[in-house]
Amino acid sequence: MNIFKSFTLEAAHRLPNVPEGHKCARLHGHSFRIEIHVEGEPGEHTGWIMDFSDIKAAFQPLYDQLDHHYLNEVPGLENPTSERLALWIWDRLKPALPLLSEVVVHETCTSGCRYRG
Ligand SMILES: Nc1nc2c(c(=O)[nH]1)N=C([C@H](O)[C@H](O)COP(=O)(O)OP(=O)(O)OP(=O)(O)O)CN2
Ligand SMILES: [Zn+2]
Repeated sequence: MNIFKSFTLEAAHRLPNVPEGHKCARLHGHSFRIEIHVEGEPGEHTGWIMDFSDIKAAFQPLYDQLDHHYLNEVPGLENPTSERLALWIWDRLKPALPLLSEVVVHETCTSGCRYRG
């Protein structure tokens, strides 16, 4: 079974390695929506895999590094594509959240990345 918690964060970025004239080379911002998925079996007594608030607590330190920041200045996110952001979150969150099964980055309403490690 899979549970998830969604977060919205505001951040600016530009993509430094796109072809000349690409719109994403220019500084712009997104309301990124991040989904953190956890996989496991619900406990017999608790009825849950884990408390949603524990997912939130595990993600909070990363959220604080991303929300209202210029992503290109965050160490490890010099080229902040959706793919790089999903990886960045996975690498830093997995040690604190061993049941982590998927990170989904919605960069816009129509674009994003799904990473399962
Ligand atoms: N594979 C990737 N492609 C693109 C990324 C990315 O991270 N990975 N990022 C961008 C831009 O940052 C852009 O902000 C989002 O792209 P796009 O979906 O093209 O944005 P639009 O909202 O303008 O899309 P429309 O649906 O055409 O309006 C670009 N590519
Ligand atoms: Zn963008």
